[in-house]
Amino acid sequence: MTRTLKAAVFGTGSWGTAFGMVLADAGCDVTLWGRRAALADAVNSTRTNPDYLPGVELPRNLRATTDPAEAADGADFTVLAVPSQTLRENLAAWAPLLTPDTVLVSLMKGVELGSAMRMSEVIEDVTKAAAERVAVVTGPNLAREIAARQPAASVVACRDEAVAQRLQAACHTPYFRPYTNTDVVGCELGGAVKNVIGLAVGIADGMGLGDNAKGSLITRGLAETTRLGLAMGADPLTFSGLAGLGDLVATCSSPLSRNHTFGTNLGKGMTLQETIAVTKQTAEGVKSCESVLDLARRHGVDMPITETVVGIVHEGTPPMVALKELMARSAKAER
Ligand SMILES: NC(=O)C1=CN([C@@H]2O[C@H](COP(=O)(O)OP(=O)(O)OC[C@H]3O[C@@H](n4cnc5c(N)ncnc54)[C@H](O)[C@@H]3O)[C@@H](O)[C@H]2O)C=CC1
Ligand SMILES: O=C(CO)COP(=O)(O)O
Repeated sequence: MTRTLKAAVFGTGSWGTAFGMVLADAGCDVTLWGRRAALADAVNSTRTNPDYLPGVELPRNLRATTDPAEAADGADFTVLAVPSQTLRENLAAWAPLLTPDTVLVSLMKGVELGSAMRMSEVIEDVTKAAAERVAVVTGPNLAREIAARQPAASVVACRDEAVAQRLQAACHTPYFRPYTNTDVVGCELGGAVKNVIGLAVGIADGMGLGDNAKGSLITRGLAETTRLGLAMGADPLTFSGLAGLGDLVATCSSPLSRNHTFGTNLGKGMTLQETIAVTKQTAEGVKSCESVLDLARRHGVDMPITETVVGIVHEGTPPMVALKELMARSAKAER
């Protein structure tokens, strides 16, 4: 008889909890770690996460704790689902507690400010784990839809295909269909940059621009993501897959996307501070637009949409001025 696999999920926000449900539904014993005792108690006593997934009944084989050692104990998979810019500091505290040989799994879609590292690189840097033991889950996976067990495909990326296959088996359910990929760089870039393009499309929606603008931003956004990916050694085909186009379409079409909604509020004329005040959850693109632009400059890649988003979000450029500048760029061939 095969042993029941154990998973630790660090982060009791919407995606940490929803992916914990997926793992539990697939048969794993899951322990969520969260900072707040009140939320961990609510998960254990009411079998719901009232703060992040109200109304969703959690599986019986999922529990929560505020003790990172208890969560980490014996975990076959250690899943990381905290905001990207907090990962390094949190993981440094958790690293001594981790089970040797556990597979470290990033759910995060961001790039670290300052170092411009992808999340798997931060994980390797902090834990000294080999890249073959670090995996990424990404794709069109809006947490609320997954928590409602609505169907979605996903990507499980790891340099070691066998490790990706183990994780794939551990999270495959009737409603969640993961595909493996060994292009970790491309998969992570797809996830991080789509948040920036999601902001751009949200801004356009908020300004009242039409579907032609949306289609143009999605397509040219994918073009600049692919350019960056090529410069960083990614497989260009990854960007036409779930981690690229798939996630971009879901994010840019859905009111459930925090990045899209954040952009819409900016496009409607809210200030950055007002928009931050009404945003209760992590919109990674707001910070990662700067680290993505940093990566682009380090690699000598032109990313005009990302640059425009940085201008609007961080430099106070009015959206209408930014739009005129983007449209007035020199004419060129599509490729
Ligand atoms: N929500 C979604 O639909 C999806 C989210 N993601 C990614 O997953 C990651 C996590 O996002 P969500 O769970 O949606 O965010 P969230 O905002 O719902 O939850 C974030 C969690 O991190 C905790 N947290 C905040 N600051 C912290 C700190 N300094 N130290 C420790 N914990 C802290 C919060 O208390 C909360 O439990 C992000 O990188 C996001 O891009 C990826 C796919 C889908
Ligand atoms: O990554 C996501 C869907 O795949 C969620 O997008 P937001 O972080 O914009 O909500």
